[in-house]
Amino acid sequence: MQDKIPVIVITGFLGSGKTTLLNRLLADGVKTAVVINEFGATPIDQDLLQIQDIPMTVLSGGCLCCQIKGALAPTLKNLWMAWNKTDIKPFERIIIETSGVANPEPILDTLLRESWLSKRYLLQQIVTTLAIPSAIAHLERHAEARAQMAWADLLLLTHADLADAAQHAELLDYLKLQAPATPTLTATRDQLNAGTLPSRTPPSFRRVPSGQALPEHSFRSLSLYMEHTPSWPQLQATLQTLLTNHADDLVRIKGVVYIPDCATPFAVHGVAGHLHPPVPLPERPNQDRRSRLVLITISNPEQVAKELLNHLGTKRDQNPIRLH
Ligand SMILES: Nc1nc2c(ncn2[C@@H]2O[C@H](COP(=O)(O)OP(=O)(O)OP(=O)(O)O)[C@@H](O)[C@H]2O)c(=O)[nH]1
Repeated sequence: MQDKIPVIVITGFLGSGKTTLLNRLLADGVKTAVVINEFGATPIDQDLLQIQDIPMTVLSGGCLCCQIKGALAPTLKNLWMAWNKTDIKPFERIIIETSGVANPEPILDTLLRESWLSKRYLLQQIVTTLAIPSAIAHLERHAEARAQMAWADLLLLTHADLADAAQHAELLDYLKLQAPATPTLTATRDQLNAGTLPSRTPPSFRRVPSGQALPEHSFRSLSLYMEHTPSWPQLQATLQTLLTNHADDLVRIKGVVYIPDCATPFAVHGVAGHLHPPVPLPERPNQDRRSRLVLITISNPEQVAKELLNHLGTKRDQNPIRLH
């Protein structure tokens, strides 16, 4: 049997910095295949990766822990076939980014207990990202966030630049009680690089997952394609209004938007009531130039969808919205 292929799993609640970490890890030059799972039906994360010419599988429209659980094993089997076919290996490791509402346990169950996979893959590290300003609220409110914390080999505390010292200390105290054996590391977006993460050797002891899913998610998503994107001030005002009006319900906005008169697309992120400044993305040849937005709500996507269209001044048939 050849060496096993190392797998890193990045998990963490919506908007806590998983894709940011993935981008930083990819920059270390190790040939990597990436598996990205997105809860929304419209994939966004793949466009946010700075490196594109890598083996990339996007599994969207549900979570790998439940709705599309069955997709992980065939994906990993296909990747192994590609890896095993030639002497020059197309990649040396796999990084799986889970959706922000995934319970990692069924994913780990597939990796560790599916015997064909466990002979060929080595689960090297499970990193859970926690955004300091919102982590405690998410951990208290969502069982998925607690499961992500519970399965972590490393808790990576992000968004330190948006938190004050008291919030940081409060989260560290909270984690000392809730996950006392798990190391924590604080790193801002700009400090993150592959060397930031401590030891990549898997722990000598791993709990065996029971393979059980949590009760069904209460999260819903809506995806919007826009043929005609409004100006940035209008879109910004719309999204910020929705984040403010639905502070308890609208947990995530992300998108790739083509703002009028700008050649390149922009990444748009809204998390925990806060709309981040748009970030320019490289132009990708042959890309569909319609703007795409995904909004994740806890309970009421129909109302959010209605308000979104009202604010944008468009009708549903002009900008089709998909709810799931
Ligand atoms: N200020 C600040 N922003 C950050 C930091 N880390 C990530 N972000 C921003 O937070 C937003 C969400 O980050 P992502 O990496 O997309 O989060 P995610 O966990 O992949 O999001 P989902 O896939 O939707 O769950 C983006 O705008 C990031 O640029 C940080 O340390 N500081």
